Amino acid sequence: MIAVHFGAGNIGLGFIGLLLSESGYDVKFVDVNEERVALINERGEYKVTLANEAGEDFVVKGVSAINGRDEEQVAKAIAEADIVTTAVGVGALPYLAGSIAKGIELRLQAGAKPIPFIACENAIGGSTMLKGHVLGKLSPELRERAESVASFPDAAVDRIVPLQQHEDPLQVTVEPFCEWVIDRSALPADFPTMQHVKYVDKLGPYIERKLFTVNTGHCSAAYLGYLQGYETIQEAMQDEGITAVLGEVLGETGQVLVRTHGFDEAEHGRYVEIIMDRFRNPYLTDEVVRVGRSPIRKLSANDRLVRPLLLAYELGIDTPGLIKAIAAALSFNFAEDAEAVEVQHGLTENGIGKTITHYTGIGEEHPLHPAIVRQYETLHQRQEA
Ligand SMILES: NC(=O)c1ccc[n+]([C@@H]2O[C@H](COP(=O)([O-])OP(=O)(O)OC[C@H]3O[C@@H](n4cnc5c(N)ncnc54)[C@H](O)[C@@H]3O)[C@@H](O)[C@H]2O)c1
Ligand SMILES: O=P(O)(O)OC[C@@H](O)[C@@H](O)[C@H](O)[C@H](O)CO
Repeated sequence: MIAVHFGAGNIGLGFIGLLLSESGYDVKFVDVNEERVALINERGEYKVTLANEAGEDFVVKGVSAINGRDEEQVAKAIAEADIVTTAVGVGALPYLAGSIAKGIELRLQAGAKPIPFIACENAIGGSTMLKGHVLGKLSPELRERAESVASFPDAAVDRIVPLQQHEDPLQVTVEPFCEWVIDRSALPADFPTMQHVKYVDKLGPYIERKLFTVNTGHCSAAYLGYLQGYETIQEAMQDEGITAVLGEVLGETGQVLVRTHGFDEAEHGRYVEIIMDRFRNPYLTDEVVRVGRSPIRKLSANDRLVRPLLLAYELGIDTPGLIKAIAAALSFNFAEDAEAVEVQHGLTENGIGKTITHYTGIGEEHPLHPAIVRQYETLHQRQEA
């Protein structure tokens, strides 16, 4: 069986590639990093190390790679694949659409069986977004027939994989925990079950639980930690002021999740505790600037900060913690992050009120808007003092 996986980065190598290989797939990575592609082809294997006391190693064998800019080769690989997955970042999904559409066209010509295309990104409806980009590249006639060879099940993926510090550019250290949840209703009939994957009939509750707990908590620790001058999540988690805000934030998103999806409160409390322990993992060095990366994406209306904030508002839940996290996100002035630079420019040019509306979609008339402005101003008065 052949898997084509877009993105030979941290999650691609350290999570999805590893699990696909354990389920019997030969993994063909597609990446735009030419050096990485060449090295994977030269070696045909790479090492994954667990971030725990034992530090166990897994060697993933039988791997190869294709340059993502070679659309013809990528399409040919897709024509022969049994599954296609991605972990490139949600913003890069449009750039995969051309070669995927060509691969679908080849499958249609060959009368090939249907296969799933699964976006393993941190977003609600990632595969559905990919589907939209791909269908946009097909003619109306092919678009109608595409469903006979391709389906796009949404998924939630969870494993903390920090920026790597190994001499070997292909070695990845990953946390031991991992969770890959796939919407089974969109899988082709008789699709072989993969090891370590949880199949569900409705993905909504799982992706929201993951995004609004792991990722909301993670970016809150990152933005608050950055403001305090910490370099890693592990350092930020030692700060009682930060963990107190994290407690507020995850209490608020927890109430939203319990009330919206009916999760058991006590069980959700245990889920949160496990996540806090994962953030503290002393065998990981996870930089706050990685976790806080792309603040425009993280501040957008459907993502980990604003969506739970607005859901909480509708449910009448107070959100002092989420408001602190959003004010900290707006203050993330890391000069090497293009989105952070853009937000800071917006603040200088247009002021806090308009900047909030521009990036979060929360209008000045919304009762939460002045609360975010006040929190942002308090934060900056405190910093200047
Ligand atoms: N690292 C984590 O802890 C983690 C956990 C769960 C989910 N995710 C999600 O997984 C995705 C990838 O994150 P990551 O941490 O592995 O990032 P990464 O930067 O380590 O890897 C992304 C890879 O995609 C490649 N890429 C970018 N554009 C491409 C294109 N057009 N075609 C082919 N390859 C392309 C890059 O060269 C890079 O190798 C993101 O959506 C992220 O939110 C990350
Ligand atoms: O990948 P992002 O930028 O959406 O979020 C940064 C981290 O929170 C994220 O990568 C986590 O490590 C991961 O989602 C854990 O499963």
